Amino acid sequence: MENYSLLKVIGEGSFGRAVLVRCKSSQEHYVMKEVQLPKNSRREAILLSTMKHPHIVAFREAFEADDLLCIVMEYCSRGDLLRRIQHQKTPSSILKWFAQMCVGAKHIHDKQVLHRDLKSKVLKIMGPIKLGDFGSACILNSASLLKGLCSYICWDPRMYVAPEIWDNRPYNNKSDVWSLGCVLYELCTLRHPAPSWKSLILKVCRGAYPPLPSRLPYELHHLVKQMFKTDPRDRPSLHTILTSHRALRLQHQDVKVRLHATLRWRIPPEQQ
Ligand SMILES: Nc1ncnc2c1ncn2[C@@H]1O[C@H](COP(=O)(O)OP(=O)(O)OP(=O)(O)O)[C@@H](O)[C@H]1O
Repeated sequence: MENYSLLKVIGEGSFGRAVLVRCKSSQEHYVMKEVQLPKNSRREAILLSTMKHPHIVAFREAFEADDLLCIVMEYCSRGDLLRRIQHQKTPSSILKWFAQMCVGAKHIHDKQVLHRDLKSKVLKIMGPIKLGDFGSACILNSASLLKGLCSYICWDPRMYVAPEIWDNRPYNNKSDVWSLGCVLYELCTLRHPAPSWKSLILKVCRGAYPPLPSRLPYELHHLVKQMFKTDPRDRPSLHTILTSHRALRLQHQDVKVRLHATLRWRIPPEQQ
């Protein structure tokens, strides 16, 4: 704690507050999330520390002080997608942002982790989109069957939860795909697909949602339709989404090239 100067509280979450801090030695800004112990486990810090990716908020360190778990992470100075979603985007910028969030989420799925709380608020902006807030994430263990809202910790009023969870059926990485479908829908229409709980459960979760504006390209209509498949087995994985659409494929390749360049830069030449 003594390595950082506390600058201001930038928000309060259900598990504690988020504070903007400055590192005394480097003078760089970070966000320190203070999580009440033992209310929340150390899972968020552990999972975040294993994720190193250009589209995931970077972990710096975690430590315990005064019954609090302090998680220090990259400061995403441009806020979150929820705030930026107010303004209409062009189809190409929608696809660009969407590809970035899919690339970040695919990285965590490749590590057998489910985010379980994907929504426009956890998508931070730092130039590129970065996935944050791993407080509800869990490891997808093939031996265990994840099922129902009780084990699905997230309970978000903006309703990004997939139909299989409402129906108390087993869920997996495809439930994160549904949530990202909701974010894509919001980017396209500037509103959530369901105006109320009733319409979410009786309509959207049964495959009926207000159509996207006809001026948007077929690609976006098709993506939303696929991601809102009510049976998770019919819903594409993030790998399929990123490889079967040209615009998304290009973004995916671009991230891989940048990631490779960063790694090459970090690894001493004699070890490359
Ligand atoms: N790395 C970050 N960079 C910039 N702002 C952040 C960062 N992490 C969190 N914030 C902001 O701090 C506030 C609190 O975030 P936090 O993750 O603690 O809770 P929350 O997402 O608001 O709520 P909950 O965890 O209950 O869903 C939010 O406004 C969030 O956008």
